[in-house]
Amino acid sequence: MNIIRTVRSVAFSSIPNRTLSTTRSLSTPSAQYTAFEVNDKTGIATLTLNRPPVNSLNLELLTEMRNCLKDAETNKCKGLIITSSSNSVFTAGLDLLEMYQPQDERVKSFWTALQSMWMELYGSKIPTAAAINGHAPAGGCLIATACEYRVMLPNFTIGLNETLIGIVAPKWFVSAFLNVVPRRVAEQAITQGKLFTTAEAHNVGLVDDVVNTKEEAIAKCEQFIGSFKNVNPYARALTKQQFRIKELQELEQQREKDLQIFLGLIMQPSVQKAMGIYLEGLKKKSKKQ
Ligand SMILES: CCCCC/C=C\C/C=C\C/C=C/C(=O)SCCNC(=O)CCNC(=O)[C@H](O)C(C)(C)COP(=O)(O)OP(=O)(O)OC[C@H]1O[C@@H](n2cnc3c(N)ncnc32)[C@H](O)[C@@H]1OP(=O)(O)O
Repeated sequence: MNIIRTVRSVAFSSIPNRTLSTTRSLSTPSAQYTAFEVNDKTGIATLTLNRPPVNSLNLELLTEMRNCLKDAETNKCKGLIITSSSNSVFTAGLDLLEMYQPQDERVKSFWTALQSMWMELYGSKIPTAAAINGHAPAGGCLIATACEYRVMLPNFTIGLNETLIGIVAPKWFVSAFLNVVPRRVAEQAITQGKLFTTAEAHNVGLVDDVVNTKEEAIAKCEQFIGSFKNVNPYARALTKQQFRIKELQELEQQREKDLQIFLGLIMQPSVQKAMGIYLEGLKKKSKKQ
């Protein structure tokens, strides 16, 4: 892959207890919806989702996320932090327009890219952390739970709300959720399509910490990644793999079947109708604001 390296100075003087540092921006020429930077001092990479207005995950954004993750691993970064350029939305989850009245080849590529992105993030060798600085419904929650650590800003929402749209959270969405939330809480919440407030999410373990600003959230993620500084990275990666291999193998072996189930479900006229009504509701709400 053709990686452009630019060196960009970032003054951290406004942030207390931090020495001046630099970040390298590594970005592919085609990067449109993401910013990817590596802090030269800490070796930690930050992937910022930047697809206004709500960072909905379309094929291109998913592909860029995969490229960033690959860059972070190839460049032997100490860890990866995922955050958003928006002040109110981490990501609104999957781009509903990819699934509503879709084109056959595009929707297949879209779902396949989502599967790959999730497997690569969930199984990443390097420590991963989500600085959730906005709402994180459905696919947003999927990204957060694929990471090893989550910190969230107050008064936002997170959860798997698929049933409210008339769709179903696939098993692999649920499996990562179950890593952090007790089974009983998860079953009730996911069947109800419940979105947890930040405080509720913290209470059930869906997020590890709550802080007031994005800067504090990034610092918490850095602290989490830094906690592995005396741990052998190879031993760490293999240990992480032991915890996550079952879900990864399950999806890898069932990829084609998972795709066919997804297509079968979203192409049902009743599901298309429900999605259309949901989208219409979002648009009406957006116009009122
Ligand atoms: C066993 C069998 C298993 C088979 C599995 C099969 C199928 C499962 C398939 C998929 C799983 C699905 C996962 C998903 O992620 S679906 C997406 C779920 N996301 C949501 O429900 C969030 C919807 N959005 C919101 O609630 C709000 O937008 C927000 C995130 C809270 C932000 O609110 P805000 O007020 O800031 O923004 P607006 O609501 O005004 O939105 C602005 C603008 O964006 C459009 N938009 C919002 N979300 C999406 C989205 N997810 N996709 C596409 N577009 C979105 C919204 O319509 C507005 O558009 P406009 O043109 O009016 O400006």
